[in-house]
Amino acid sequence: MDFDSFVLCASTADLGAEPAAREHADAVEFRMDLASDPLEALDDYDGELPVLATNRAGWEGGDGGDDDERLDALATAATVAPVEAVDLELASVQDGDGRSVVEQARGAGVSVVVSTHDFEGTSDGETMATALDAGLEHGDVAKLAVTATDRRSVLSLLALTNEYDRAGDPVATIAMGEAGRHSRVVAPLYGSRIGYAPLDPADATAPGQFDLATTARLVDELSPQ
Ligand SMILES: O=C1C[C@@](O)(C(=O)O)C[C@@H](O)[C@@H]1O
Repeated sequence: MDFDSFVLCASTADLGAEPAAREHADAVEFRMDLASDPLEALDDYDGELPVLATNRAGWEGGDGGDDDERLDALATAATVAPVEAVDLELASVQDGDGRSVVEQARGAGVSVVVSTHDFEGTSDGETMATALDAGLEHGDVAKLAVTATDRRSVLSLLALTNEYDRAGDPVATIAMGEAGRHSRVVAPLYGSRIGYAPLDPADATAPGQFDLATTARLVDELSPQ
């Protein structure tokens, strides 16, 4: 998967929802950790949109169980044809356990998104930059999702996003939560390369998401023609 420009992902635990996502999404983010038999679902997948596979750890806001099994399943997913990118937590890469997933993905020509989530707040610029730099060291895209409690934290995230984009470094940034909601459609203007949205707001995979059709419309309306 190519992240040269913004990629809007329909985030879902159900690959059967892909036809409904086609009109608005560029890819499907398959939340393996929220699905009941994710590898079987991937084998059966015959949709048109490419898949970004995420098997989010319990310790990073997801529902992935045993870490070895979680990472093994993600490595297997990287070998299944429709999977064109995998998402791996920076902490998994740094502690070494996720390295084999990166290698497997690279061997299969699959892109790697290295992500960091902060569900508590927004760190200072330097700390956020450290996470992005580390993500870029291992992945094709470094993703940082923070929790905004006020507009200022969103501004610092957007400013950082713009710096990386101007330097040609692909990052994806998101300010989760109510105060950061607008970042989901504004960050692409500052160079964020990936957005996430559920088809139905009831199936949101993170705080503050707009539904897919709304995200697509707002991103489209805001982007320079
Ligand atoms: O990491 C991310 C970003 C996200 O947390 C969001 O805030 O939209 C949604 C998750 O599904 C995805 O894996």
